[in-house]
Amino acid sequence: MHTEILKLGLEVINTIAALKMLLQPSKLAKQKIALVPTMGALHKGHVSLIKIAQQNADIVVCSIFVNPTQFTDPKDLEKYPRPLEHDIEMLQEAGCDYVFMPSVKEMYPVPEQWHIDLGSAEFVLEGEFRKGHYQGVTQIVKKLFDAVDPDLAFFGQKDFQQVLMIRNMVAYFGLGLQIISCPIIREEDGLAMSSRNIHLSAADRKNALVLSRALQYVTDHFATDSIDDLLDQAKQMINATEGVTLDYFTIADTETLLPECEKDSKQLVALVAAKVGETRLIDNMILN
Ligand SMILES: Nc1ncnc2c1ncn2[C@@H]1O[C@H](COP(=O)(O)OP(=O)(O)OP(=O)(O)O)[C@@H](O)[C@H]1O
Ligand SMILES: CC(C)(CO)[C@@H](O)C(=O)[O-]
Ligand code: BAL
Repeated sequence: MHTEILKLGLEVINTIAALKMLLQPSKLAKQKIALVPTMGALHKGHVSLIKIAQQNADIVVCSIFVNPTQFTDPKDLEKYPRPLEHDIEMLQEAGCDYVFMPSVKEMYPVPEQWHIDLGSAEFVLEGEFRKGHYQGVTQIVKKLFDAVDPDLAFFGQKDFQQVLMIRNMVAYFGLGLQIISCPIIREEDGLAMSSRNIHLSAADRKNALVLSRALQYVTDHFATDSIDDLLDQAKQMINATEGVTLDYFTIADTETLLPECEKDSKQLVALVAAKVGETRLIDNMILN
């Protein structure tokens, strides 16, 4: 048995064959199919993606798959949260149509090589600190696109560089689907929601706030202060916070992700990554 219909209509699917079979009538009826790829441990950020997908498509498929090929730290993979029952309840409540939860064997039946040209932005920021990460991300997202054949796919702006890399992968293969970037959902105090927040101790949780505060400082002072001053101030705020180790804080061009020293007509984004206690978090804000 590869599918299970649960109350409130959510259907849980574990194989690509079952998924294709179930989606076939929708495809024949020319319904718009949306995919929301996730690694589970769902929170309100994920639910917001499902809701935006529902507004833009007839059928919404959410995938939950903790993809081994994008993890560069085996401990990070091992401790990645997997609260499956909670996730299914959240998807039922959100009115999602299908959840695709394949095994590793289903997605990677045989060992395979994957390397595609994602452009120079692959190697900066997350790509520098998690070498090979975006090869793994694009490898699994291409497999998910092949399995679902969606008209649209929804991703969070929280993983800013990821959206760019996925757009580059779509261009590389000439895929005819739309990639939609959705706003970052935050806790009331500003912390970006993230599955990894669950690992934060009470002290880490308080210290983690400096990331969104530093980004907000840069946003609030962007019109008046120089980029150098903004970066100095933001880095000082973060470095002065106990238990927080900065990987990067940068103001970059939204297209190339290269650092920018001047404010000109380009769109700029402030991006941060830091370890808070043992937990590595990322966040960003678009500046103009
Ligand atoms: N706070 C958020 N607001 C909006 N979208 C989000 C948020 N957090 C994650 N997403 C998006 O949800 C999708 C699935 O992400 P994922 O399952 O890795 O969750 P996550 O919270 O980013 O976990 P992680 O701890 O791995 O960063 C991605 O497109 C991601 O950008
Ligand atoms: C897009 C994704 C589901 C691919 O594994 C993952 O990188 C994520 O959750 O952002
Ligand atoms: N949302 C990003 C997935 C990862 O950290 O691997």
